[in-house]
Amino acid sequence: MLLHFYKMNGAGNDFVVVDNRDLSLKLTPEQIEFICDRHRGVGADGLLAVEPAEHGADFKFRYYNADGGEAEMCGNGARCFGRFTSALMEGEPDQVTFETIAGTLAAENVEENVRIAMSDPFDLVMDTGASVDGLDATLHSVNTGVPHVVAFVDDLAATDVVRNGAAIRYHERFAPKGTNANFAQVLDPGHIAIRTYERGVEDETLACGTGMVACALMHHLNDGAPSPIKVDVKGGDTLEIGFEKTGENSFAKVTLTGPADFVFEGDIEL
Ligand SMILES: N[C@H](CCC[C@H](N)C(=O)O)C(=O)O
Repeated sequence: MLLHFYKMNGAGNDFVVVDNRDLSLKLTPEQIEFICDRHRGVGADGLLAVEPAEHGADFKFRYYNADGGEAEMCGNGARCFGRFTSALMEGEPDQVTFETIAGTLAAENVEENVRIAMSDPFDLVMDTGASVDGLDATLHSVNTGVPHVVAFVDDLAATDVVRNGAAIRYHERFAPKGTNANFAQVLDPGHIAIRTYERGVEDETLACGTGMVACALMHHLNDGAPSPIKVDVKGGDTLEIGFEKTGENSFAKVTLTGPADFVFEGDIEL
């Protein structure tokens, strides 16, 4: 079977996008893993599928990690999805809505960037009590559409993200679903740098949108930094996180703003 795909890049987090509005595609986890394989397939951190909406939004958003497993949400993927689906619509509207497992989201084209109105974070824990040998940091956790752990470190460049990230991702405290693992360094009040080990990629990625949100919210709770917070990512981009505080450890109106670029399109034999 020949599959037509589009390749997109969200701040270095890269995705294969397929238009499945007619629901003719029934990709298996093995096929998705092959498509995302950087040596044998197209190569990507994950796959986005456009499907018809079921509850009144413009589209339905499906996200699959590079290992072929479906995840609830993907922040960088949501920006790319918004950019891609806007181009599918009559008049290329600046706003698009789509249903995800984590809730119905809105994407808005903002000059060269895309802003996502994220689902409300939940299950926020300032100190999980978990620890990793050799990592001197408190492990915070929050679900920003997918589960995240956040550890603040003094030297991000010197942090072994793969070793420590895998230890957190597979830690019994976060079993059975596991978690993404983020390491953050405060550069200035309201400006952090982060690196992320992603569940389902099982490696460090160049950016993680839901991870940026998790780190920004923890920076606010730790240091009082007001909205918006700037986040530098491994791939070199700086993105912006907005939020409103609704309680001691609760937030709403969370936004993620950053790039979402079309790279190329092609066909792959499955
Ligand atoms: N790997 C994540 C999903 C993608 C998250 C990330 N790519 C983002 O931009 O939010 C998980 O399995 O929870």
